[in-house]
Amino acid sequence: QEAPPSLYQRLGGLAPISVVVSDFIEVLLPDEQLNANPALDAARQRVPAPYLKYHITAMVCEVTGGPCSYHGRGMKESHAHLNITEAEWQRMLVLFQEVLARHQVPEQETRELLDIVGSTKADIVGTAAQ
Ligand code: HEM
Repeated sequence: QEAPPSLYQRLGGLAPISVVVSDFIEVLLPDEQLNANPALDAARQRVPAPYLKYHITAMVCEVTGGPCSYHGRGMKESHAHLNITEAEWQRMLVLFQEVLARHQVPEQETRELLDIVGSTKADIVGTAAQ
């Protein structure tokens, strides 16, 4: 009996995943609502977009069952200084879903990706040092 296809396989593998991640970063970094947060505005000017695309592609590839390993920092460590709010998180989700829709990612796969992203929220939102 064959194993059911992984999310990685259903998304079409590394090529389409890397394109979706790239497009997502391209809309995330210049977003005015997010850049009203001075910590985010500073970070996007300091951190190279290709670096973020590389790490996030590797992470998505790994957690969806693909042949990659993520070697970046933890989510808490890499986002705490950004002071990301609930409203900014919601904005990110809107941008993410727009990119998935533009690439015609089906409903089931969209749901699974949103669950994966959602599982990181507690480490990313409201984790700034008091
Ligand atoms: C509102 C939501 C988010 C915003 C605005 C955001 C923004 C950023 C920024 C600006 C950086 C660079 C920080 C620095 O090096 O100073 C970063 C790093 C990173 N983010 Fe996010 N992020 C968000 C959510 C997420 C989510 C949901 C994931 C994955 C599921 C993710 C994965 C990563 C990774 C892998 C890195 C690189 C870690 C490293 O440097 O080793 N981010 N993010």
